[in-house]
Amino acid sequence: MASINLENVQKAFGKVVAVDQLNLEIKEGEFFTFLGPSGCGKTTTLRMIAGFYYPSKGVVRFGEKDMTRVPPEKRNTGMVFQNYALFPHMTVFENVAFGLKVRKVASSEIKKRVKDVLGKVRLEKYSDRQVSQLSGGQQQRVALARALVIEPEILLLDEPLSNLDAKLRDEMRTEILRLQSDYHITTIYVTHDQAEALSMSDRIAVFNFGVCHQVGTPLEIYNEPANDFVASFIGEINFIPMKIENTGEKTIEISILDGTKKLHVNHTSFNYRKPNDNEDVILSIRPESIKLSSQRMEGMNTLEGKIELIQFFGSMIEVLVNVNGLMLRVNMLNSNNFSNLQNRTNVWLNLPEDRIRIIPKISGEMK
Ligand SMILES: Nc1ncnc2c1ncn2[C@@H]1O[C@H](COP(=O)(O)OP(=O)(O)OP(=O)(O)O)[C@@H](O)[C@H]1O
Repeated sequence: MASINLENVQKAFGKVVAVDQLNLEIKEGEFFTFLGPSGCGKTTTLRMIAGFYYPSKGVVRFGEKDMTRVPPEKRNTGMVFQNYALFPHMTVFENVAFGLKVRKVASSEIKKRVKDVLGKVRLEKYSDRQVSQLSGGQQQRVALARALVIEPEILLLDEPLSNLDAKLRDEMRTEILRLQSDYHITTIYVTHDQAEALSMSDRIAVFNFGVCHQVGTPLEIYNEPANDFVASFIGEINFIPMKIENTGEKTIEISILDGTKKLHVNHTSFNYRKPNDNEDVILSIRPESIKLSSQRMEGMNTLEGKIELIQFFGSMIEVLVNVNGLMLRVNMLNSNNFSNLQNRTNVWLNLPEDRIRIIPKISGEMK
């Protein structure tokens, strides 16, 4: 097992800077996820850790060891690729044994280790089957077994579930977490699927355009996003353009809707960071944090609006409310009494001040 440290890492392909000024510390035994949209630099970063690319600038360390220019076969990392990259004409046993043969491990030892790892991924019975005769999920297990059998210090998984259907993805998610906790191996998982990242990871790094915007636990990233890109990429969110009016010792007054409405927030709404002068900031609140009532509500942070749309999703109901032209999305659990809600009726919304986050606005375009 090893920790991984990236210091000021940059990777350029000609004029394209795929990854820039990246500083990351991945702890021993951690399940760490690189999350971001297509082309944001996740795979490039993973490949620099595997040794398939060398950084243009910066240092990669495993523990204290400088690995920046060490070739892949000397890194002791196991990698699972998006397309599995198995040898289709070989059997399951031969695929899994391949890395051990290359490392000149004795054949009795190979037999034992392959048998053990096939047991772990629940494929013992398929040892002699040709890989091309297996289902997608089974092939994924072979790819995992092949990465694990060499007993790597670090496991690298590049969108390993993207070729599987939704049900199998769920199953394999659990399987990967089970294996990771059995082996207690430092793992980096690349995905563009925020649900996968939130449900599996100890910590997540969120990337966009080659830049890492935030590193944190799933809860931190969801509840205290660093900016509007992170907030909108992970989960659903309402953005409200705003202006700071008065900053008091405990309460900050904010105006919205061209100054016609005032809201109050406290200092923790700023993720413990005061915005710089002239910094463009925006108010954000998750749809499940807004309280909705068909009865008139008075008091602080209460807004009156009209229902535009109600959508039923089984366990949850999503209500779109028009507040003087500002569309706010509210999510309610099915267990709440919503049967009296109807399109084009008036409702009252409460935005609890401790659920409001004021964050830097870095994207030109909002979701
Ligand atoms: N070998 C290469 N040569 C030139 N440009 C590259 C190369 N590899 C990646 N890039 C560019 O670097 C940027 C980051 O690519 P990368 O594959 O790391 O993104 P990603 O986040 O993994 O995307 P995806 O989820 O689509 O795999 C992209 O603009 C891509 O076009």
